[in-house]
Amino acid sequence: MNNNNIILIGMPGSGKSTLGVLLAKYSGYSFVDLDLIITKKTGKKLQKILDQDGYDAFLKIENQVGKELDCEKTVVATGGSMVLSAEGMEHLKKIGTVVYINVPIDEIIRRVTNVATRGIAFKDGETLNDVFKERTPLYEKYADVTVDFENASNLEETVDKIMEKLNLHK
Ligand SMILES: Nc1ncnc2c1ncn2[C@@H]1O[C@H](COP(=O)(O)OP(=O)(O)OP(=O)(O)O)[C@@H](O)[C@H]1O
Ligand SMILES: O=C(O)C1=C[C@@H](O)[C@@H](O)[C@H](O)C1
Ligand SMILES: [Mg+2]
Repeated sequence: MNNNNIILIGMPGSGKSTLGVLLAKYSGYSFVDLDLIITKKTGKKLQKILDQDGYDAFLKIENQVGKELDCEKTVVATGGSMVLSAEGMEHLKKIGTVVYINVPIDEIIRRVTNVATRGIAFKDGETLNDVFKERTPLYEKYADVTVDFENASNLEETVDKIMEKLNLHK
């Protein structure tokens, strides 16, 4: 049932939203950011959902948004915690090619300067390092394609690398 979608997964700060919109632009695809669907659906910022309703409630909403997504020829930027929802990921894998944007944790830490307000689904006391260790096996499990990035790089060159890997240069 692959609807010719590109599903971007990866750590917070790996570039799913930033690269995703450029990837859509250069490949003629549409673009959707699941975080924006969550905020629209709830009327709340991501961090507010986590603060007010809690971790489990956030993941439940994210799972539902992932399960309900209906699109084609679209680049989908998921939230960093999407891989924690098996049902949502099962559906996303059915409707598209899952691309893991693999960025080293030290680069993630350098980029993510708004840890407390970004809406990262931390369990009590967790750090970005803990999240990286917990999720990396899940990113690898769900990935159809993995694109490795060593550190900060030119956005266009990064998008070009993803397009090469997905054979989108036509
Ligand atoms: N290839 C790159 N090189 C350098 N900086 C980058 C690159 N990709 C993204 N960034 C920067 O990293 C930060 C996070 O990017 P972005 O918001 O796209 O991450 P994300 O994967 O969508 O995170 P989240 O899961 O939290 O939504 C932004 O400041 C962005 O400009
Ligand atoms: O990695 C995470 O747990 C998340 C990061 C946020 O930016 C959002 O993508 C979402 O709230 C979850
Ligand atoms: Mg994002």
